[in-house]
Amino acid sequence: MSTTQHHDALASLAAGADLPAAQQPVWPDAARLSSAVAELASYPPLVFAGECDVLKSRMAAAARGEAFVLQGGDCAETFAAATADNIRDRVKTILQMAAVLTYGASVPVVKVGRMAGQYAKPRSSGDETREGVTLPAYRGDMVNDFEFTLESRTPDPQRLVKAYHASSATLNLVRAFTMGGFADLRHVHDWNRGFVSNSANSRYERLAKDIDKAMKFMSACGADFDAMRTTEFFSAHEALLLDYERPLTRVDSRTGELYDTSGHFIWVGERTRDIDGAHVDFVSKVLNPIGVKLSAKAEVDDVLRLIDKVDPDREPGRLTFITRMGARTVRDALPTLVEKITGSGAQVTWICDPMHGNTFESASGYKTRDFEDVVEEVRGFFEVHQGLGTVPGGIHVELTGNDVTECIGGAEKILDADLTKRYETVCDPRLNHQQSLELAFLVAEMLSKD
Ligand SMILES: O=C[C@H](O)[C@H](O)COP(=O)(O)O
Ligand SMILES: C=C(OP(=O)(O)O)C(=O)O
Ligand SMILES: [Mn+2]
Repeated sequence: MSTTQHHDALASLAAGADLPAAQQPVWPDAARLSSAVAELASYPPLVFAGECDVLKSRMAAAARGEAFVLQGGDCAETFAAATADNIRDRVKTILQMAAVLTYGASVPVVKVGRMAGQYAKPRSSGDETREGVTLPAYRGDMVNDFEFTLESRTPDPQRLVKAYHASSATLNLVRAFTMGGFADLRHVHDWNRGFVSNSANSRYERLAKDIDKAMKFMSACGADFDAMRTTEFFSAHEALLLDYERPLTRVDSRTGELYDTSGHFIWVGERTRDIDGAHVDFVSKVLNPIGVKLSAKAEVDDVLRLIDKVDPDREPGRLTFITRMGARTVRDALPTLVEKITGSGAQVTWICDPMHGNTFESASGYKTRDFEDVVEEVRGFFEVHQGLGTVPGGIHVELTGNDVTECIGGAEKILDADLTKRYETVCDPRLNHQQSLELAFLVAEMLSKD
């Protein structure tokens, strides 16, 4: 790659810096911001461009129905919760879900953590008022602290650097777990057996027995289980804070092309997908696989323009639409969108986020979601795609490996009154370990019928 090529690639990125960017913090100190950005720019990439290309090929397979994508993790990661135990339990939950889904879908499951970079949040309101005191809203640990004091809520640019280090440590451990033997399919299968042995989960016993039989069959056929001790695992987050994403965008030495090396898959949220805004401009210039969230409000024409801008070459695996319409809306709003976009000749991967269209405030005042709604939106998503002959390519879920009480329902029958027991999220309510596995079993049933 020539110096001119390198220079041109970076210049094209800088050209977008003046575009309007929604949902950015107001940093109080420009000099401290510049020094944090320069520090980030000096650090090594977190992921390698070649890995992003591999994930793109996996996303392309999912668009064709030859793979199924599972994206999951916290709504908002926090520095304090980036501990070995938490990371292990989240990875374990995703691996357990993936094993069940692999059986249901009869295709490989592409495992993607909403991890190692999910530190910035868009908010409905720029500030928050408690008992007459108004302070800046919490925007993720990359920006400010959740504690409700002026000092904590004031954006601090050094947090961008901390987010890099927390992401680096998280990704390092995720790579160690998934490549070092923790992900061994035999362990994962044993964990899932433990899950169904709990009497609350007897509803899933049949499917679990079928999986058990399949494992025994594989073993009898001489399957090489030692080859299944490791697994591919990718990282993803919302590319929200451009002061973090831009300095981590690098020129790939192999090709001279730009990649955002903060994560393998990055997405643009429902609140920042303005076609003329800085976020869409940014993702259109990097070669990672890209996601865009779409609510029921998405207009077909806007979405078609988005495709032209982000995926002008109609490259398989490049663009994923993550639809989050709501359990009661998905059957009405999704068909036209999928039909028109498929009719335009675009080849995108469709993923269902059954969380963000189903949030409500409980009577006791907690932001929550009902497990039934989550399942119902996935069911609607499958029905719509089945009706149109298109491919439901995966699910995108806010979850944790911990036994929190943030979403109501599920086999443990979490009630509004239980939310107060272990409500630990700093943003949106997550499925706990048990609810996540239940969802996997239910989606596996839907997939096997599909
Ligand atoms: O995670 C998504 C958004 O950040 C979140 O739903 C916005 O929540 P808010 O309405 O509490 O700001
Ligand atoms: C902010 C999020 O989603 P959306 O953009 O779909 O609201 C999110 O995924 O946490
Ligand atoms: Mn969220």
